[in-house]
Amino acid sequence: MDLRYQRLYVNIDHVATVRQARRGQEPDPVAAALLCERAGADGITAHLREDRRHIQDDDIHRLMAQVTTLLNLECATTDDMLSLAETLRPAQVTLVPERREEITTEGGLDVVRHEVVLRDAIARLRAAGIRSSLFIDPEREAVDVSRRIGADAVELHTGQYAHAPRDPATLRALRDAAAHGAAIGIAVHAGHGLSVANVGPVAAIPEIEELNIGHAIVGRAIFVGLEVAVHEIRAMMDDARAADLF
Ligand SMILES: CC(=O)[C@@H](O)[C@H](O)COP(=O)(O)O
Ligand SMILES: NCC(=O)COP(=O)(O)O
Repeated sequence: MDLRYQRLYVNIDHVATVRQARRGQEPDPVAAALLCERAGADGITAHLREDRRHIQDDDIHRLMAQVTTLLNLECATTDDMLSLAETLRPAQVTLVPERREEITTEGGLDVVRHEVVLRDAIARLRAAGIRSSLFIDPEREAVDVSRRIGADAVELHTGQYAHAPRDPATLRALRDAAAHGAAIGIAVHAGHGLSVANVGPVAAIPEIEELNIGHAIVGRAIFVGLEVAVHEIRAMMDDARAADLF
C-alpha cells in the first residue's frame, strides 16, 4: 500500500436531496453508495442533519447494513445523534456544526467555546469504539484544542478555499493547519466544496490522509454517471500527489 495513499470518502447526501424533492424512494442514496464503492471509494460519508433535509435515519441504518468499505457518519454534537452513533457504531463519526437556516455547512466547530461538550462527545464515541473527527476551520488553535480533547482526527473545512481557490491565503491556511496537525499527532482530513476543478492543490498537501467529497461528485454524476464522476476525482487526487512526489 502506498504510504502516501489518500482516502476518498464519497458523501452521498445530495442523492438524498434529489429523492427528498418528491419525498419518494428514488434515487436511493444507499444504491449510490454501493456504486461509489465499486468505483473505488474508500468510504461513504453521510450527514444526518437534525432537520433531515436529505439523509434520513433509515438511510443510515441501511448504509450500516450494506456498505462494505466503511461509514463516516456526520452529525451534530447532540445527545440524540451520539446515542444513534453508539447504537449503530459506524467506523467514524465526524462532528459538525449545524444551523437550521444554513444552506450548507458554513464553518467549522467552535472547539474553544464548546470544548467541554466536545470532550464528552469524543469520550462517548471512544467508549463505543468509534473513531472521532472534528470538522474545524483550518486554524492552528482549533487543531491544538482538538488534539488536547482527544479527537482522533480533524477535518479541515475547505469551503473558504473552494470559494477563493486563487487566494493564496486560503490554501496556505490549509497547508499550515495540516502540517501542524501532523506535527502534534492528530490525523488530518479535509472536505467541503471540493471538485475536479479545485481538488488538486488540496490533494497535494502531504499530511492530508482523507478527503470527503460529495456535492460536486453527485452534480457531475447527473451528466456522466457516478462511477465516472468518482473515477475523475480519484484520478485528480492521484495525479496531484504523484506530481508532488517528484
Ligand atoms: C460537513 C460537510 O461539509 C458536508 O456534510 C456538507 O454539510 C454537505 O451537506 P450539506 O450540503 O447539507 O451541508
Ligand atoms: N465534510 C465534507 C463532505 O462530507 C462533503 O462536502 P461537499 O463535497 O458535499 O461540499
